[in-house]
Amino acid sequence: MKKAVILFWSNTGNTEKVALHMQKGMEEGGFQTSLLKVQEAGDIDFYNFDLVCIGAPSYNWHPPKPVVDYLKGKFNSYKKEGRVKVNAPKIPGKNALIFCTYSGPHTGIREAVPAGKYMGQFFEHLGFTVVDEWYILSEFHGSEENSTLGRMGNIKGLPSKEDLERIKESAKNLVLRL
Ligand SMILES: Cc1cc2nc3c(=O)[nH]c(=O)nc-3n(C[C@H](O)[C@H](O)[C@H](O)COP(=O)(O)O)c2cc1C
Repeated sequence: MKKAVILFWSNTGNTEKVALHMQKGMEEGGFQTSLLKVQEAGDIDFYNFDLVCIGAPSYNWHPPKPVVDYLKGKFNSYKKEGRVKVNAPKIPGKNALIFCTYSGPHTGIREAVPAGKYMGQFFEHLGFTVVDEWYILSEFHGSEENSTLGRMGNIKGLPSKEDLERIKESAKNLVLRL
């Protein structure tokens, strides 16, 4: 059975909801999945999985510090083991999926794309193929202004039930083709 790990960091629950629906979809698609908070991921080996998913909110168009620290730590230990190679040759069957929730008050999705690209680069350097990046518009919990008056308009209640259902279906379809 193919295996996926879904790593995520979430402070107000948006990214966690997305991660949970991804897991449901991937299980429906026949993958064995583990869902882990970044802070509880410990020493998992990315190379033990066919698909590594990592998700985080955008904080000032970056991943939050605990996510950056985690990825840097993993990267440095793989580097010491000689697994980071010039040219970053792709390792067949090793895939990564990046997901990032954001509220886009100022510049829309461009608030999130740099965070997603940044996370993806770690996997590219480790020889993984980044199969996709998902950006999910989400309520800015705790900020009425950012949830109603920003560039994306009223984003309260997002991701919606329908958004989460779509995420589940997309996750299922993604693993079915891996
Ligand atoms: C400190 C902080 C900084 C944020 N910076 C941004 C940002 O630069 N751009 C953006 O679109 N959303 C920003 N947000 C909104 C979050 O990315 C968004 O609400 C996200 O879905 C929260 O995820 P979570 O519920 O999983 O913690 C920020 C939120 C916080 C708390």
